[in-house]
Amino acid sequence: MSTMLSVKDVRKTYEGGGDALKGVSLDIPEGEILALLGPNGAGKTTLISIICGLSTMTGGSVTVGGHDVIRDFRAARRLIGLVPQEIALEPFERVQNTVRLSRGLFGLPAKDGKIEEVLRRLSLWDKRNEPIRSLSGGMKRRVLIAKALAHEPRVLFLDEPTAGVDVELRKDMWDIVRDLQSQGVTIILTTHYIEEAEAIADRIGVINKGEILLVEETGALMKRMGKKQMILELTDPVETIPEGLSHWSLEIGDAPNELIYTYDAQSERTGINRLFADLKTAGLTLRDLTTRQSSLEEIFVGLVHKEDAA
Ligand SMILES: Nc1ncnc2c1ncn2[C@@H]1O[C@H](COP(=O)(O)OP(=O)(O)OP(=O)(O)O)[C@@H](O)[C@H]1O
Repeated sequence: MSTMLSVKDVRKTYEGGGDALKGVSLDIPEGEILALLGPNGAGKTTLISIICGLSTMTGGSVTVGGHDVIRDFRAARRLIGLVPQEIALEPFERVQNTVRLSRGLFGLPAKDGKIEEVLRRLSLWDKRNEPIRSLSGGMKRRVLIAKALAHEPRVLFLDEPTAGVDVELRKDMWDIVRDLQSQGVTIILTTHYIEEAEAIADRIGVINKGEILLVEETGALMKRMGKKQMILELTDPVETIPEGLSHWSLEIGDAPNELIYTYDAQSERTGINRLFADLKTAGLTLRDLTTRQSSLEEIFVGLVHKEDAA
């Protein structure tokens, strides 16, 4: 698949501030959904602002659809739709007009069929003649997306699209994002909701203190970094780990008859039969067995903390 967005060694130093981006490089293929995860102040908004031409870079280069965002700003910007974090809409303007206006800003001819399609897709068609101020917060967020889609962009940036949005609307947003992807739109979203990244992103990028720590396919990341735990429920409680089991990474769980065995998700179940044999030799009897895999949240927290400690 061809590269839609290419970010090369982008640096940003704010005047009087520190380095917000310290040489970020990232290639995103056409039609991908990439989630950028990072704690507050990591540099997510700065990166998006630079790609969209709203902020200057101190160094590096960015191309969108092959167009350099500085030298060829108009062509690059024409391909981009941006859904900002903050709701900034004209309260007295009507829904359909505000979306139409956004298309006009790109110098494109009015295309009411397209505007209708966008409004219908976002369940805003019935509200098209209502003033923005009469809409709920969730509906306003939909209007922001409609505005960003009015000029038929090929790359869509969503900066915290579901912050403060209820669960139902969040799921709806995910459907909209997937739908856009099926039309070949490339999507980059920033989020604080790790389960959101896990649910919809093809790849996850983790950014911290202006540096990309990793960019990896979601499933592979979970598999590579995830730990699995096996909870061994015993018929009788134990006070300490028996001598014959000390070479296994076992801990006593919340209940005294629970042993927790932690192993790499990658290594599958190698050695587990031996563990069972050793349990038996130590005189322990199993009553039940459950497994759990660490969440992306645990992986993320581990990554960012490791980096902070370094
Ligand atoms: N206009 C500015 N002037 C000076 N420093 C800034 C400016 N904008 C952002 N910064 C600093 O740059 C760094 C990155 O900020 P940025 O807003 O890009 O982070 P973020 O990852 O989007 O955070 P959040 O998740 O809180 O939105 C932070 O240290 C921030 O304080």
